[in-house]
Amino acid sequence: MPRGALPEALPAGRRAHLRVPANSANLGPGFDSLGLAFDWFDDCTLEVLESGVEVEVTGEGQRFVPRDRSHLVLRCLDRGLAALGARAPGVRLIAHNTIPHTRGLGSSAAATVAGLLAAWALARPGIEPDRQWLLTQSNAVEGHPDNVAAAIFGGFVITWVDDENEPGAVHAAGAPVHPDVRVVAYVHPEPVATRAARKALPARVPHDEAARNSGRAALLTHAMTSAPELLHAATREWLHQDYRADLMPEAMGLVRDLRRRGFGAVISGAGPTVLVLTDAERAAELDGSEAGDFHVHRLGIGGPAELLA
Ligand SMILES: Nc1ncnc2c1ncn2[C@@H]1O[C@H](COP(=O)(O)OP(=O)(O)O)[C@@H](O)[C@H]1O
Ligand SMILES: N[C@@H](CCOP(=O)(O)O)C(=O)O
Repeated sequence: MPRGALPEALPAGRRAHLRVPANSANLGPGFDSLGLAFDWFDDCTLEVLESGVEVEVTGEGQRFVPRDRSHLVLRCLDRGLAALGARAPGVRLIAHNTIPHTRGLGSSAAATVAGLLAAWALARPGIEPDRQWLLTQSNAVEGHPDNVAAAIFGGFVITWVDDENEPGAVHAAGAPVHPDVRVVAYVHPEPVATRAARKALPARVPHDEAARNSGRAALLTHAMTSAPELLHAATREWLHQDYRADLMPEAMGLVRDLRRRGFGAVISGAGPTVLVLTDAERAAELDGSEAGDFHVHRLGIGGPAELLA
């Protein structure tokens, strides 16, 4: 938009209906860089109104999320519209949420991507969403690209942030998941806020641990795409889980038990959900008796955030 130009007020009645997948960040050694999308979606419809704000929420978070423009989806809608030189004088949001909040399954990334994708659809109707634009905008909101990239592109993603020629520019590359990879999520009943979990991390880590971690992150890309039998070794990490263990003792207990049994168990995102990445044969051994208070979900790999209408 030219400097000084007023944002274009969008016409009342313009609508966007979309869905965005749940996702898991880190996957063990890929702290702040690897992400995986699941076939588990939040669904939203946004409509431009002449004035006012109407928010209707069912499902996860319905008792807690704000009903005004501070709602995360609407904040991201407004941010996206401003970046595209538009504004919605009024707005209606109808959200049906199935992704649990503050469990490490990327609910905030999904909400962020939903608001930005809706902004694109409302300001650029009929034009294919620019997913690199979505990635740049949503990374600026979330502060790390792993979850948002999985939500935007679907599948397994490897992200990085340039620090050389274009410092701060965020990128993502997708890699095909081997068809034998199986995912089991153990969702803990209690929340852990990502913001609190990030505060538990140290500013520096020992060089030998960073070196070991980078080897496993490289192995994980190979295991996910070509060699699921290596997922146990490939999910070992040194950068975040132990530092956060006091915030999620039961989840770390389950990770350790499952790892002793040879499963690729990790904390999903900032926790406290536990994720097992394994192959089809070993997944059959997980009969739920290991789950305790956790809710077990067998998940397929999910596609990208998409406009439904
Ligand atoms: N669908 C949603 N609608 C509105 N706010 C949401 C939604 N999903 C997440 N949030 C906000 O994000 C917070 C959870 O974010 P975070 O701590 O990063 O956990 P998560 O691992 O679930 O992303 C919620 O407490 C809520 O404030
Ligand atoms: N890399 C981030 C991922 C946070 O994911 P979330 O789903 O828990 O928000 C971190 O580990 O802090």
